[in-house]
Parts: sequence; C-alpha cells; structure tokens
Amino acid sequence: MYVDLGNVLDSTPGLSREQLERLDDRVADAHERIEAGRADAEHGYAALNLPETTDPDEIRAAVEPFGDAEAVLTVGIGGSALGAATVSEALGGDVDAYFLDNVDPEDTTRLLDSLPLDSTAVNVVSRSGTTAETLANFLVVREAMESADVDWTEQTFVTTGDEGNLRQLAEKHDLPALKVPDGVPGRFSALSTVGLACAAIQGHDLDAILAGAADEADKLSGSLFDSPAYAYGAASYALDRRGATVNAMMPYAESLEYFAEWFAQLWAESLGKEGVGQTPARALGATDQHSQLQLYRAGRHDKLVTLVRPREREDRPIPETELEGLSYLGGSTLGELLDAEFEATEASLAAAGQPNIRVEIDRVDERGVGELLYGMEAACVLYGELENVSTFTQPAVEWGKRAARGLLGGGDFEEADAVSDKTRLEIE
Ligand SMILES: O=P(O)(O)OC[C@H]1O[C@H](O)[C@H](O)[C@@H](O)[C@@H]1O
Repeated sequence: MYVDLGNVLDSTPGLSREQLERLDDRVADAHERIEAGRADAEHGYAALNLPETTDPDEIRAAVEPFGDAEAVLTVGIGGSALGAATVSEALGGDVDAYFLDNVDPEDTTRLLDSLPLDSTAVNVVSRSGTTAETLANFLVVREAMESADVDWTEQTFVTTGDEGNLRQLAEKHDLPALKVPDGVPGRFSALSTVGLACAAIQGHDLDAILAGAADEADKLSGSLFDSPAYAYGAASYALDRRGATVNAMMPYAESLEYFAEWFAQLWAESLGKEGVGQTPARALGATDQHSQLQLYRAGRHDKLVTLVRPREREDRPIPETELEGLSYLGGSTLGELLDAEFEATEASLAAAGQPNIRVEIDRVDERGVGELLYGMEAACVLYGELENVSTFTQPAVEWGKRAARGLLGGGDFEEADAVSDKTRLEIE
C-alpha cells in the first residue's frame, strides 16, 4: 500500500511537515503500545497478528465439501459480512457470492427466489452466535431449502465462537464449523475464518491475501514516515482534530465499492466514542464526481477525501468515433479515462485547499486486497491510540440491540422503554 500525504501539507485544515514530525513522536509511543498488545494477543490488538495466526489450510478443509457449489450465500451482518463481501467483490470469481446482511423481507424473498438452492453453499457467520438478524435470516433460508426439498444440513456450515445458538446448532446437526479467532472484534476479522471462507469457496488464493497483509504488517514501525498504514491513521487523526471531521472514502474501482462500506464500519464503530470520532462517508469514483464532489470541493472545510486506486488494472480500449467532439476519447482506454478523472479530482480538491490523501495498491488482486485491509485496520488502531479511545468496543451499538430485543419479547430490557417513550411531532 502506498500513501501520499502531499495534499494535506497546504490544505485547510492541513498539516505542515513540522506538525507531522511532532506527531511522529506520538506515533512512536502508540506503536510501542500496539506492539505490546500484539505480543500479548490482547483483545483487539490480536487482529494485527492475523496474517500469522490465520490458518488457510483449516479454511480450505472446512469448505472442501462445497467444492461443486454454484453459489455461496453468506448470512451475517456487520463485521460478519462486510469483510467477506469486500474480498469477494474485489476478486470476483466463478462461484457467485451473495450476502444476506439485512432483514428486509422483500429483498430476502427476491434473493431466495433467484438462488439455485440445491447448489448453494450457505455460510452462517456470527461471532456471538446470537445476533437476531443473522439467526432470523438463517431460519428463513433453512425453511426455503426445506420447502425446495434440499437437505440444508448438507449445504450449510457455520463460522462462530465456542458458545451461542449457532455453535449449538452446528453440534446438533453435525455441520462443519469454523471458529472465529479469539480476541478479534468482528470488524477486524476480515483476514480470518470470518472473511476468508467465502473467498476460499470462490477459489481465491488465501495465502496471497495473507502475504499482502503480512507485508503491510512488516512495515509497521515507530515512524509514520516508514509505514503507509500509520501515515494514513496519524494524518486522519490529526486532520480530524483540526476540523476534518468527515472522511469520504472514494475508491476509483467498482470492485472496491464494498471496501468503502467495510471501512465505514471499521472507522465508525472503532473511533466513535465519548464525543469524538471521524465520520466515514462513502463515495465511488468516477461516478460520484458527478454528484458528491460538488460538496467535497466547494462545501465546508470539514472533510478529508481519501482517494483509493490500483496502479494497474485490466483495461479496455475506447473505440474511435466519427463524432468530432468525442475524437479525444477514441484511441484512449477506459482505464486511462478513470485515471485522468482520479487525478483531476485530486487536483481540483487540492486547488480548493480541501485535504485529500492518495492511497494506492499495485492491483486489485489477492495481495493488494490483503495490503489494503490490513493497512486500514492498522491505521484505525493507531488512530484509536492517538485519540485514546477504546477502539475495540461498541457499547452504543449494543444499546440498540437490547432495545430491539426487548421490543420483540426477547427479554426484559429497559432500553425498550425508550421506544414507547418517544416524543412525536408528526405532520400528515
Ligand atoms: O458476529 P456477530 O456477533 O453476529 O455480530 C455482528 C455485528 O453485530 C454487532 O452489532 C456489532 O456491533 C458488530 O461489530 C458486529 O460485527
């Protein structure tokens, strides 16, 4: 992963070279703390050890029974879906991948009606094994399979912890089960059993994904000037502190659209604590140049725009045309056009003094995806250290979960009372 901070030096808010150097002393301290956490495999910090601790053979063995599947359906939510979706969307593959990560009845019905159920492998993923959306969706999928005379026990495997409803289900029906790694919160689990089982079914090279991540891990050091991940994390933190409270993640590759979603969870759940945290926004280049960019260039100076792209991609020529006004396009390629748009956006933000950071990988391949995921996780952990928040918890999310559960009669939760106490001011 390559990170270019050039366009934060003269922006507003911005960071001078001296400010970056002063920040580097704090990066050194934070790095020491992170390394100590990794050495003790402390909760959360253990995620940064995944390139070494994830066993690709274990994942390949667990999915072996599904070698002939035409499709793979991941049933999970949040960190139990977004990592797998990011890897799968980035790398494509002959086996179609689908994700049930919401409980929208219309969408679920549409998906189940369109899937070849008798040749779909189903991976039910939940770290806790208790998440209502995931378990409810699984029950719906199971019933759809039974109605289609498909033996769901032959086509389902689970990825979960040692305890919980899902573990019990796997034991009862003798389903293959992968274990979620200890000490790794869901949003940091893309490089583990949680994020890689789907990729394994699609035939992707797990070793190369982990090797890309390991390369990024090797670059972590006591200086942001030696580590792209820390450069990104430290600059994002310092810019937020100076007023760039929004981080618009804008990949220039359709295959990385999910990456921006994954990043949004990582950043929001990890850093949104005690009144602080940079708000992630999602954009896609070049599409959103024709919608959101107006705001990013001419709106408040409260945003950092992160522009992500691969340095190489498979290209496609733009045919020559007889239309004179379009002659500049003919003979060029779609990739060249996309790159020109990337650079034009970057320059236009810089000219307006809006801070932006360029993040590149060589290609959107296994290695590149491993680098990007690991790099952003390490950036997030560093940001959390600098901000002094508890990066690996999500108490605010738990509140809503308890309220919803109480409403459904799943227990006596005082949070559910707040729902009936709602103040209304309804206009018809
Ligand atoms: O994997 P699960 O236990 O089902 O959790 C799935 C998701 O649910 C929660 O709401 C958490 O806030 C997320 O961090 C987590 O990734």
